[in-house]
Amino acid sequence: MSKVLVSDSIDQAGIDILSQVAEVNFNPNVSPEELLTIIPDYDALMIRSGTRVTQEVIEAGKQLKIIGRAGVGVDNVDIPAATRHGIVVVNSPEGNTIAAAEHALAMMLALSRHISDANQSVKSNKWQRKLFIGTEVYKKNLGVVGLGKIGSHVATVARAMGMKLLAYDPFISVERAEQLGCRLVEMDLLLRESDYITLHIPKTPDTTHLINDEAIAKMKPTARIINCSRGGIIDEEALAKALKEGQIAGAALDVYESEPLGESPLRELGKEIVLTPHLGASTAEAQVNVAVDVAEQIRDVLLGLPARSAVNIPGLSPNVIEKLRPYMELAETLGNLVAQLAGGRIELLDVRLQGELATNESQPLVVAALKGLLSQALRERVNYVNASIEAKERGIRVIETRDASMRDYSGSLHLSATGSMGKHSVTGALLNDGEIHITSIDEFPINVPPTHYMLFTVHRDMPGIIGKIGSLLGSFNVNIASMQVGRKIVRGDAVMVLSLDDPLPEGVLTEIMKVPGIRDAHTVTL
Ligand SMILES: NC(=O)c1ccc[n+]([C@@H]2O[C@H](COP(=O)([O-])OP(=O)(O)OC[C@H]3O[C@@H](n4cnc5c(N)ncnc54)[C@H](O)[C@@H]3O)[C@@H](O)[C@H]2O)c1
Ligand SMILES: O=C(O)[C@H](O)COP(=O)(O)O
Repeated sequence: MSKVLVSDSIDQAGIDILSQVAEVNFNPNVSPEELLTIIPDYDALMIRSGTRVTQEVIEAGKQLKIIGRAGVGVDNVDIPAATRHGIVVVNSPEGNTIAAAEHALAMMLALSRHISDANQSVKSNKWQRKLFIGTEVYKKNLGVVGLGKIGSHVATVARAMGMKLLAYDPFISVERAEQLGCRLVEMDLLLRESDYITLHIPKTPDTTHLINDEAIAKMKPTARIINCSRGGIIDEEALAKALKEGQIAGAALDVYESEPLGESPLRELGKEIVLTPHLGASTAEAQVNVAVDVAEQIRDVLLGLPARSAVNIPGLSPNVIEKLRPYMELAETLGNLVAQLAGGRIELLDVRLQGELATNESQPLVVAALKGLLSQALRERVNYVNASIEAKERGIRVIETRDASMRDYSGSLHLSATGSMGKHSVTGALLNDGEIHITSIDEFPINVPPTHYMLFTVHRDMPGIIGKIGSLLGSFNVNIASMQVGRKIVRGDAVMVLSLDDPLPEGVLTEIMKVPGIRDAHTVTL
């Protein structure tokens, strides 16, 4: 039975799902040192933002197949290391969207009306009404930085509260911003015109310290900033100084450069700052959502099924998976076949997606073809996660072309591999019953389903040659299950494809090559 380690606090609903297929160990207090010693025993690791999954952890996790992040941000996971080791990383991109958006809105209102300090004051037996005069958000400019899932919900609610919206997001269209009632502007303008600024972006090299001394200098003295996205997007030292000196009016932070927040000048500030301990996703509803979403994906991957929100396998959204699932096996089989026909070291793989496969959504088929191609060398070490990286590291160039006009079958895949021993190509399609068929070899038309043991020859199309091969195999006690010949012209060159019930004994291929008229022969095991 598989073993799953849950190293952060996760809702029971997730644990229940995992327990259906695995032994689950719930250890939310595991130290980094202990994690390193116990991880070799586990097939899956389920985390939130509290566990740092470093390269060291990944290297120690010899059995790890999947890391599931019950939440959005995966910046606590070394994704490149996981990818190199073929470990799929999944998250829950939408499970806590509403929770995080509502927290940002709550922080904006709490900051405007000094809720936190006023509460403290009443609880310490005071009644200080004048001290806590607030400001309204109605008709104020809200600058939303990052108009993704959370930013969009914040914008929708803020608009309903009568705020005027500006947004900065270089990756969304003017139309999308307009739909949300936002004026899409440059960051500089957003900084200068906003009364409130709310950050909803990932932490990347581009966004680290996006809010620094220089950015703060552009803000209104009455401006307030809210960060419920990621620590490190605001330079905390610059912010603390700006608040202390009254350069801006306030800040509300849920996330920090280093968590838990240690010694910090932010703690010394008064009612101009509101601090929460990374609570954006901490609602009962969001915790059930993310736990169930991620546990289901871990369960599926442990059962050999694809995950719907893998962050290190490109393009595998749930509907794409459903559509491509039968073609993934086709691509993998053809990759494996062409690698065996080409033999030797492969330098170039040309993948042509034809007919209805000629769309951008079919990109995972290229990865599947590479997985098949590399399975000859790497066996089970290669998977959908690391196939592209492994190919790159081996210097295999991949060319991807699309040809929607090719309509022999509704969708077909043509692979051609060039390597140290020449060039070979195969085409395959799914026939109506969903069965994989090889539809050409080295551009010769054929129509055969792949089988475990196969023999491919190229020969002169002349009388007697097929019989000779049949007798030769018979003399070695190899039973032929089916045979097909493909040719372009009569008495030109032809390919012969034989499905065999038995593997070819050693030395038979050399004998086949001696048959007059045979130009080339390959055995293939699929
Ligand atoms: N505080 C919490 O507990 C909590 C909870 C959930 C999510 N988050 C964080 O909130 C952030 C937003 O999450 P989301 O689900 O909305 O993500 P999302 O991917 O839906 O949206 C992010 C948006 O940021 C934009 N963006 C990327 N780089 C940008 C840049 N340099 N400048 C401006 N915009 C840029 C993208 O185009 C995208 O529209 C993430 O950092 C996530 O980790 C925090
Ligand atoms: O990225 C996220 O989903 C949030 O930061 C939530 O983090 P948490 O799961 O540790 O609360």
